[in-house]
Amino acid sequence: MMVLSRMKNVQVLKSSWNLVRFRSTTAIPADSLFVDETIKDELASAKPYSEVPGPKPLPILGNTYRLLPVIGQYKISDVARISFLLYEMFGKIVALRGLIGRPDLLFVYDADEIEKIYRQEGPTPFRPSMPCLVKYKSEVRKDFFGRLAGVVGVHGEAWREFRSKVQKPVLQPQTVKKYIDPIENITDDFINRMIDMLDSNRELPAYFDNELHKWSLECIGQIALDVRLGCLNANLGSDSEPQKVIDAAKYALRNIGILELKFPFWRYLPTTIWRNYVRNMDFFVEVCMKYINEALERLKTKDLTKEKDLSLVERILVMEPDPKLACVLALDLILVGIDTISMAISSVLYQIATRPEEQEKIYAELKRVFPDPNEKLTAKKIDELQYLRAFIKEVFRLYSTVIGNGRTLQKDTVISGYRIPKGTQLVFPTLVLGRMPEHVSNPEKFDPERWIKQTDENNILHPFASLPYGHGPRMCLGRRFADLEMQILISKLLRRYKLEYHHEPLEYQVTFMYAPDGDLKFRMVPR
Ligand code: HEM
Repeated sequence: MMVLSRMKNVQVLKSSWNLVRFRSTTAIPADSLFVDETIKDELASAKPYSEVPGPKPLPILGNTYRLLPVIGQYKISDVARISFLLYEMFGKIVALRGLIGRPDLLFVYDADEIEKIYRQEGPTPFRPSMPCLVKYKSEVRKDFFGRLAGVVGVHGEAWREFRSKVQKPVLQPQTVKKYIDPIENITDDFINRMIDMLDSNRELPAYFDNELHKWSLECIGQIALDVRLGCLNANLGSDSEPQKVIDAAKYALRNIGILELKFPFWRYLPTTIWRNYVRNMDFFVEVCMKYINEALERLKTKDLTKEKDLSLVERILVMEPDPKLACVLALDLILVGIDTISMAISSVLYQIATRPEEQEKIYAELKRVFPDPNEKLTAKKIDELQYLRAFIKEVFRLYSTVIGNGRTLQKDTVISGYRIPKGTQLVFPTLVLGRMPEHVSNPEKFDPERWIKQTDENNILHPFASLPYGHGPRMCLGRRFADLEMQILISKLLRRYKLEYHHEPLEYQVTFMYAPDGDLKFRMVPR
C-alpha cells in the first residue's frame, strides 16, 4: 500500500542519455497568497519543535560531549554509523540539540519531506558547511576576499553574485568537453605510473590512495589553474609544491569535522589546529594566485575573439579582468575537487574490483564502444557508456562519498508535522536515504540496471533518495568535471586491465568523505 501511494507522486521520464530519471508531480500551488495562507495554517497546527525526538542533551554539556574522546560514544569516523543509529533509535526526524557553538542539527530521513524542502528553498539556499572557512574568508583574510569570496562557505547575495558569474562557464557541456583530451593525457600518464608501481604479483602498493590524490590534483590543476602541476612526476619530494598542495588539501578538509564538531573552541580561542588551518589556507591562496597570474600573462598573446578556443580559466579572465575572481574560483574548486574525486574513485574502483560480474559488463560495453583499445576518447563515445554511468550511480546510492547534504532553514517550516524554527540546520543523510526500502526497492541489492531499466509499478526509486551531488541552485558546481574525470579513468583502465582485489574486505569509514578505509592493493591483469 505504502509503495503504491508513493508511486502516485512519481513519474518515469527518459533522459537524453536514455537513463531512467524521475520527476515528482506533487504540484506547488502557483498562487503565492494561497501558498502563504496554507503555510500559515500548516505552521499554526503543527506540533512544537520541542517534541521532535532525539538524544537528550545534558545540562551545560548539551550533546557535544557525545563526540568527545573517551567519554563520548561517537567518533568522527563514526558519523555514518551515527546517521543510521539516530534513524533506528528515533525515526524519520531526529533533533541533535545542545551542540556547543552551533545550532541544533535536525536529521531528516524522509525523501518526500526533503523534496518539499529543496523545492521551496528559494534563490539563495544556505548550506551550513565549513564555518571555519567562513571565518577564514570573511574575517582572517577579509582584505583579500572582500565581496568576491567564492561559493564555498559563502552565503546569501554574495554567494548568488559569485555563483551567477561562474555557473555558466563551469557547467557548460561545451567547456567541459574541451577537457576530455587533457584529462585523457593526464590519465594515460597516471596509468603508466600505476604499471610502474606494480609489485611481482601485479598488485598496486599500499600507498596507492596517495597516488590517486596526485591524479585528481593534476586534473583539477588543469581545470582550475590551466597548468600541469607535475604531481605525476616520479620521485616527487615531500617538499615539492604538488605534494605540499596535496598535504594542504588533506589537512584543510579532513580537519573540518574535527574543528567543527569535536573541538569547536577555535571560535573563541586561536587553537593550534586553527592556526595550522589558517597557514594551510594561506598557502593555497598563494599557489592559486601564482598560476592565475601566469594564465593572465599568456592571455595577452591570445586571440580573444575565438571564445571556443579559450580554456575555462581564460573565459573567466576575459569576463572579469580582476584575476582575483579566477583565483578564488580556483581555490574553491581545488578545496572541494581533490578529496571528493579521489575518494569517489577509490570507492568505485574497490566496488569494480570486488564485483567481477558487473566488471565484465563494464568491459563488454567498453569493448563495444572502443573496439581498438588505443582509440582516443570523444564526447560522443563517452556518452555511449550507459552501464558504466549506472554502475557509478549505484555505488553512490549505497556508498555516497559525501554522506549527507544540508540546509539552514531561512524561515520557520513544517517538516514531518513539526514546526521547525528558522536557523535550524537540516541534515539529509544521503547514505541512509538511499538504503531505505520505502525509497528504493530491494535496497540491499547492488543493481546498476535499476538506473537504466524502465521500472514497473512495484519498483521504486525515489528521485530525492540518492542525490550524491545535492540539488537545486546550490548543487555541486564541479559535478560535470567529476563525472568526466571518473568516466575517463575507469574507461582507460578497464579497457586494458581487469581489476582484482585479493585481501581482507575493506570497511567504509568517514574521514571527511565516505570511502573504503585501508590499502587499495588492486591487482591489474592485462586483457
Ligand atoms: C564525486 C565527486 C563529488 C561529489 C560526490 C560532490 C558532491 C557535492 C555536494 C553534495 C555538494 C553540495 C551541493 C548542495 O548543497 O546541494 C557539492 C558542492 C560543491 N562541489 Fe562537489 N562533489 C564532487 C566533486 C567536485 C569537484 C571535482 C569539484 C570541482 C571541480 C566540486 C566543486 C564543488 C563546489 C565548488 C561546490 C559548492 C557549490 C556551491 O555552494 O555553490 N565538486 N559537491
